[in-house]
Amino acid sequence: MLQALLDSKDFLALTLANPHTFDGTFSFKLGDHTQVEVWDTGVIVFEPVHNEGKDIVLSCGVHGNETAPIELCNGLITQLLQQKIIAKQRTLFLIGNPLAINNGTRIIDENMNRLFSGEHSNPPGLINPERIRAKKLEAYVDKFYTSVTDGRQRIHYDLHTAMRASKHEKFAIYPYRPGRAFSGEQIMFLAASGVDTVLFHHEPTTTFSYFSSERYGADAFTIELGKVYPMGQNDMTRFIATHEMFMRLITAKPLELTDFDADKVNLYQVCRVINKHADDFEFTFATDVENFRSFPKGFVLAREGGQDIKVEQEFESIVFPNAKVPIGNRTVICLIPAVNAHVR
Ligand SMILES: O=C(O)CCC(=O)N[C@@H](CCC(=O)O)C(=O)O
Ligand SMILES: [Zn+2]
Repeated sequence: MLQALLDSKDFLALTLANPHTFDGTFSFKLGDHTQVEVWDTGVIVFEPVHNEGKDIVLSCGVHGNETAPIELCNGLITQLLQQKIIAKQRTLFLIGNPLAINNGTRIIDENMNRLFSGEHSNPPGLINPERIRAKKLEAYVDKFYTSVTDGRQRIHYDLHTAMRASKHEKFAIYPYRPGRAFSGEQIMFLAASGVDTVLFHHEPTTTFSYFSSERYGADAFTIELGKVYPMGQNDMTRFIATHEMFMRLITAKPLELTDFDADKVNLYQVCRVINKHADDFEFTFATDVENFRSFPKGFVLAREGGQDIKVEQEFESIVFPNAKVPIGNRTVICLIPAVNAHVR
């Protein structure tokens, strides 16, 4: 019955019509080339009969109001279902938070992108829609990566859009990966996809991309594809390069990447993350200040509990400032240029 609904080839519509879960799983074949498995609402796997050795996860809608990546992924899913393109790599699509997408909001109860690496069960017994879903998403990623032999390349692009405009419209967060060099090839893939700016994170986090990177050794990134707009109001022409490169990746077409060149991208190092400790936390700058705005040493960025929080480095650029987060959460990421990043 659910499978019949997919006759329209619109997996997002099927997902949003069943936002909690599907009653069972189903699978079917596309021609003689691809097995399709639907593991849950928003969870679809394309399993080529012959694949080229990459296991690719594309996730979107972990934040329900970040719609451009959802439209982008659904477009790719539809093209695959219509056999307009044929997967040559194993590919798992995850539509993260269908309840929040239906609600048109970032979250229902809690920020899902702070609930990975087991944080969904901390403290035990605290249950909400995001905790339930984050735990399931972890299990689907685990099943996808571990159901095949080792030695394959694991990739996870967790796609988002940002609340504010950014000096660099599209950028990626490279999760902390001690002991593993950053991949120049991945950075050039991102650049070819229109994502010309990368932030190297400096510590473990509880984000989805860190989970796949740390637990499965995946080349994983949180990717910000621009500013957030309501469903249907995205200018999809801004994603032509991203769509093209994701399509080439999935279909194993030549990526035609140039060698890593630090001059072709903007590389930043996270120097610190400022967390919220009190309800009176406030930024000194206007709400429309864009991501990557740089402030000089000594500038008072924020105030909290009667204390000034000042810029410590010569200059620091700010990303994702948000004073309205729960106590204990990140209010802003501060960046300096990355000069000595170990890229290979
Ligand atoms: O625009 C904003 O303030 C937030 C956009 C967003 O959702 N960003 C991700 C980044 C995750 C990471 O640091 O890897 C998030 O906050 O979850
Ligand atoms: Zn997001």
